[in-house]
Amino acid sequence: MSAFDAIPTQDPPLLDADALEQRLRDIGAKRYHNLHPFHEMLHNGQMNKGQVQAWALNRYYYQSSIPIKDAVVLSRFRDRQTRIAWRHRIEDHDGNTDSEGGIERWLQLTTGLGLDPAYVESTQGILPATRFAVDAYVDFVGRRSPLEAIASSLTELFAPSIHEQRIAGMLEHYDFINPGVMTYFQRRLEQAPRDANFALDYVRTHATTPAAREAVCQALIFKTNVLWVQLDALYHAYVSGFPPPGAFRPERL
Ligand SMILES: O=C(O)c1cc(C(=O)O)c2c(n1)C(=O)C(=O)c1cc(C(=O)O)[nH]c1-2
Repeated sequence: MSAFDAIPTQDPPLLDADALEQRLRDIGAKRYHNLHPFHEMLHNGQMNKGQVQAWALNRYYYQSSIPIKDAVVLSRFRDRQTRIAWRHRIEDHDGNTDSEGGIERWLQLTTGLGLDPAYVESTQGILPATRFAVDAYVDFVGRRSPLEAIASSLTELFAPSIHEQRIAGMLEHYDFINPGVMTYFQRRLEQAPRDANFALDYVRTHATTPAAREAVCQALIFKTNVLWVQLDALYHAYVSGFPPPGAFRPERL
């Protein structure tokens, strides 16, 4: 038996990568915010217009922070190829001089819901918890390893099904929602799978030690918490009816 016979024919990192992917999918199945009662109510037509306004207003802060977050992610990579692969995310949200991006599409939604765009863009009426959670996400990608920064975007693996559910559910149940104001989600149906697959391939390839794979899973758990606590805060304020001082107050609460 030569020394070469001892080399396994199956590539172990591939097996580890498959196991990692399975763990990530399990985390999503148990912790993604599609499971939150606020989303169930939103998608099943159980909210009034004021509650939908509150959701869209708060979610604007998340949307408008995503390109800032992605600029921080870019800044973590000396490797030009990774920057090239990541940078379209900024344009997807910010748009360009001659094309609209996701933030403008989100403002079409909030305007369609009757909110003044200047008020939405000011972010004055958002819940403190929204700001804390979203800022924590931006902070995370700046301070943790580049691998964890990429891994924290992996919630997008689970986004397309929630977007489909939301488009269908909100169009069916709310007379104040029409296809024109839902274009944001329609576009994400193409963008999110492409972005999520890049991030998944990246962590499969680069998380080559048990510690790195654990860090990837913890980054995804962190991000599911970022999403979940935003809905907890919305529920407390606008379903239970305890909006904190300074927060948006719909006419019909
Ligand atoms: O509607 C949703 O439930 C949802 C969730 C997520 C997510 O899982 O983080 C994103 C989005 N939408 C989204 O529209 C989006 O652009 C986005 C970017 C990112 C990210 O972490 O970089 N997540 C998400």
